Amino acid sequence: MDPPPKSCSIHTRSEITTKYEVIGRVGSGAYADVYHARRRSDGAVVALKEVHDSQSASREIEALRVLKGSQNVVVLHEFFWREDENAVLVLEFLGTDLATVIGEGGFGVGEVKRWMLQALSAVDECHRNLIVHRDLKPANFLVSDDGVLKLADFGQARILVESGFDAPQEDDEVSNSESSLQQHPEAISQLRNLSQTGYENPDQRTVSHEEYFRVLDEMKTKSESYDTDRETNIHDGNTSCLATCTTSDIDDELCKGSFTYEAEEVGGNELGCLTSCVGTRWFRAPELLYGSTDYGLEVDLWSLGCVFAELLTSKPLFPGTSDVDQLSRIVSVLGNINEETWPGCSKLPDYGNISFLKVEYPSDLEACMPNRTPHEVSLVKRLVCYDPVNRITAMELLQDKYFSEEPLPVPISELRVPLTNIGQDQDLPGGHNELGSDSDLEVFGTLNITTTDSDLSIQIP
Ligand SMILES: Nc1ncnc2c1ncn2[C@@H]1O[C@H](COP(=O)(O)OP(=O)(O)OP(=O)(O)O)[C@@H](O)[C@H]1O
Repeated sequence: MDPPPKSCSIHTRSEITTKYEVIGRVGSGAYADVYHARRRSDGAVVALKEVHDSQSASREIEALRVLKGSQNVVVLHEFFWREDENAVLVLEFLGTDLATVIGEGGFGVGEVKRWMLQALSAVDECHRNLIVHRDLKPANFLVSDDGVLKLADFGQARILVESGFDAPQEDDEVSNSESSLQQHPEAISQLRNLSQTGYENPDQRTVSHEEYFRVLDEMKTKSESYDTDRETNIHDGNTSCLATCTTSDIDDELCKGSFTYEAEEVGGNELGCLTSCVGTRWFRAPELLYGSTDYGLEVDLWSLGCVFAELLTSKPLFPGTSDVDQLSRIVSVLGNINEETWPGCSKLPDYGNISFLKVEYPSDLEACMPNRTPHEVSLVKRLVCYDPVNRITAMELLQDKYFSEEPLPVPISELRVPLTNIGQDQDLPGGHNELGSDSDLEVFGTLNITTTDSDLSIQIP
């Protein structure tokens, strides 16, 4: 895959700099550079996300427009996107993320519960709108200074039904006025109704796991666009995910023999299937690791289980060093993957290519979370399980008595959030480069960025 093109156009695009004062860069990901900025009209602090990949930008914009108004999803204020330019998303600014919060460690149970509830609510919002995020991990749950958690980084997200997404046209400069979305109304309203029933009647809930997935299955069948995405403008692109592994890649004796694991991205051909090469490895569901291109919202539920485990232990649950090592770690804890433990697994594209020595005594999730209660471990188990249909939904988990029994979740205002000075002070020349970046800007070293109301200059030492 070619490296994504980079530019520093954000500093020179007058449509942006007349409205926003760029203060410094706060971070970079595979496809984006994110800057801290201030809206000139009212001084509001925002994040400007310059996305170097148009597919990733389309996905993020579309998902955030659908999720507008969701309490635990980052707010997209507006975006700029002209032909031949990178998309620049104007997002609400959040000073830290759950990975940093977890790094501080030492939570009480009430704090763990409040973080979990917020993460669940974010994922539930996505899933009720049939949006699969596909890259859930602690670093993508951003956190405001006052403890509100917001899911971000929707660059890999997909909407699993026809969305009617209108890609920006030539010469379009679009702000987020009214979305032209025409969602699949039937599916969305069915899921919303189910979900509301669940919220309103926690004790006599009529919504079962089976029912939720029955509706999803119906929609999968009904919607021609599901999985193959034939009708949308969004495709997985022609990237390829190729992992060639031999036993030398891993030092785990579970993995036998020498083999090649290839999970080809098929989005580049006309099939437009989902790609298995999504998400950050440690949080990647086993069906993805086995190359599935026919998966659903459940991949997020696996990732969520890994995030919960990390919240409970302050350690990553499966920190694999390669895709095969990742699977091998999972197998050593959960046991062998076969038709008995996961009906249908043998049909996964790479099932025959990757095999492990039989694990007689899997260590089980209890061993990974030694100081946690059986109830806490059971919650993780209900998410981190092989067969995707057995994974509990976010909606169901929100109703679990874990969250309504003592010790109760602490109020958001009592959550301890690591101090950040981003978003409060500032004129920080060069921004917060300690977060790491591969941006072209970095080759120039520290930048001195000077702005006035009408001008912006970048001095390269
Ligand atoms: N709204 C925001 N407020 C503050 N910081 C943000 C915001 N959005 C993103 N960031 C920071 O910018 C960095 C890169 O953002 P992001 O992860 O969204 O980019 P990406 O290229 O899509 O990432 P990835 O490589 O994980 O796909 C992250 O470190 C994140 O903490």
